[in-house]
Formats: sequence, C-alpha cells, structure tokens
Amino acid sequence: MKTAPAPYQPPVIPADDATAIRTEGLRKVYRRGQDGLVALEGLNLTVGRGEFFGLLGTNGAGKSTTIGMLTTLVTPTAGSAWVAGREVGADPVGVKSRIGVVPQANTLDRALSVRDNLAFRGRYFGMSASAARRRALELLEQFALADKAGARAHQLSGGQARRVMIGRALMHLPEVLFLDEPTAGVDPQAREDLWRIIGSLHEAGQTVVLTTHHLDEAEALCRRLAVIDHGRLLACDTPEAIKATSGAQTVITVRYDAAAHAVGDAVRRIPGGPHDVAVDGPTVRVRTTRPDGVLGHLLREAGAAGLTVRDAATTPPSLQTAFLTLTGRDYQP
Ligand SMILES: Nc1ncnc2c1ncn2[C@@H]1O[C@H](COP(=O)(O)OP(=O)(O)OP(=O)(O)O)[C@@H](O)[C@H]1O
Repeated sequence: MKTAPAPYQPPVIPADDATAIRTEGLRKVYRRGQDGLVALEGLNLTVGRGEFFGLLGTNGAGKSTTIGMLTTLVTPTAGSAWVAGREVGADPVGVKSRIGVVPQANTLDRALSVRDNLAFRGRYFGMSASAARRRALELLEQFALADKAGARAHQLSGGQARRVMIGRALMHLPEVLFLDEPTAGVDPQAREDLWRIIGSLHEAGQTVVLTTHHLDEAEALCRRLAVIDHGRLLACDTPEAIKATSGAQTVITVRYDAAAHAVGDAVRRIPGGPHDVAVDGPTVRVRTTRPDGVLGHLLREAGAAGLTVRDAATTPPSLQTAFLTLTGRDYQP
C-alpha cells in the first residue's frame, strides 16, 4: 500500500523572533515583449516586530512591487522573503492569514454596508457571525466611523473609505499591516485623520509597513525608511540618520550690515575650513557636510572685519536634499 507523503513543513522563524519581515536578494523582472523591466533589484531588508517602516520612492521606484511580493500577490523572479514567521513562496496561505493589506485602489464592496464589508472579512478568516459583527463595530468606533456602519460603501468620502479599508484589513488581528500609499488622493484634513489613526495603531504595537512618495509623510510617520529608486535600495535607516549620512549639505547663512567679501575671503582661508563659500553683498552662504564650528568662524571674522551680524540661519539637510544627494536628481513624486 502506498503511504501518503509527509506534508511539507515550510521553514518557520521562531515565534519569539524580533523580525517581522526579512528579504534576501528579492528581485522582480516584468516581461515586456522580448525585454524585461527590472522593477526591483536584489532587495535585502529586515523589519522588526512593532516597527513602523516606510518604503519611500518616486512613481515607478518599485514600492508596490515590493509590497506585492511581500503580500503574495506578485511572484518574485529571484530571492526570498519571510513575513510574520512564514516564507512567502513556501507558505503563501500562512502569510495571508497573518497580514492585513490596504491597496491603493478602493476595493470595498459597493453593494454592502460598511459594517458588512468588515464583518464578511472576519467570516472569511473563520470568525463566528457574532464575533465578526462585534469586532467590525469595535473597529468602526475606533476609527470614528460608527455613524457610517449602515451606510453603503459608495456613500463614503475618499478618506472615510480609506479608514474603512484599514479597519477591514485589521479584522483578523494581522501581525503585519501593509499600507500602499494610504493617503493618495485624499484631502489634507482626511490625510491628518489617517496619519493620526495609523500612528495610534503603531503606538498600540502594530507592525506597519507603508509605501509613500510623500517625503513629509515618510518623515512624520516612519521610524525607519528604505529609500528606493529605480528598483534599487539607496538607503535604509531612520529619517534623521539618512539625512545625516546621505552626504547632503548643511547651509549656513549670515547677513551682515555691509558688504561681507572680507568675511568670505577669511573663511575660505581657514585651514580645513569650508570650501563652498558664496558672498552676495552683505550675505555669506556656506554649504558644507561638516557644519560644526562654521557659524563661529563667520561670527568671529565679522568682528575682525568690523561688521555687525544682522541675521544668521542654519538649514540642516532635509529628506529632500538627502534624496537629491542619494539619487543625483531632484525629488519628483
Ligand atoms: N504588472 C506589471 N507589468 C509590467 N511592468 C510593471 C508592472 N507593475 C509595475 N511595473 C513597472 O515596474 C516598475 C515599478 O513599479 P511599481 O508599481 O512597483 O512602482 P511604485 O514605486 O509603486 O510606483 P507608484 O508610486 O506609481 O505606485 C515601473 O516601471 C512599472 O511601470
């Protein structure tokens, strides 16, 4: 008699592991006729449990492709990924049951009420009808949508629909929540509401992975960022560390009470001092990656030249200038 083969056991990262996501050499090439388009080139990433992690890049950088591979919707061309302790290629069902995904497009069922959009998701994941209904109402309450429970999905504003989609993705208490451009196309007030809701989920311990092409959104929400451009990972760190280590320059500007060429010349002559010194009448502007002590020089040299300082400002690198330095081109979302 033939014995049934032992069921395949996909590799499992131990439950107490601090890692929510790990990728090794993740690569995606889309077929385009005879050619291939490399959408993602060998991505190596680790996201910790409870982290708020952002994928930042301009249109077409490869963010949605990355999310698609991590959420089992896009098949990698090469490489591996583990999400919530399961290998994506080996155990897609296990991954799906442990993640919540909010895509860019509105995928609510227009024929159903808001409450049923959530409750049906709970039923799909095996909740009893009463438990699903209870959890749906809890989530709607949490997202200030209790008064919309009986409304049809198509009666919602863009921001409300996005909140309902987040609620629906949370019905089965997923370990990792993926948000693909969660504030795309919503008005500024709705955007702030979404930021507050998403921020509070993270504070409650939810692991969140978000894609955005908004620099301010990435900076306001994400504790760590992967900067992706043309399918390549250019930097992966806290926003502060990316700004500090990108090689982007700090700009120090001092305005005096009279023409300041003497100050500019003196600062240029300081051994090891800043080289990029521009003088425009009474204003001296220094761009440097080593800003320590530069303002002190500009103030001291003013005294020596008999000038009085009217104004002084130091502008540290922004995420925008860091992006410009990393990619060699301006940020065009
Ligand atoms: N199904 C597909 N078939 C062919 N090419 C694709 C497909 N999906 C994405 N691409 C291409 O892969 C590249 C990366 O696209 P992706 O959608 O991952 O970028 P993105 O960073 O998410 O951009 P956006 O912010 O516009 O969503 C782009 O050049 C895109 O045109």
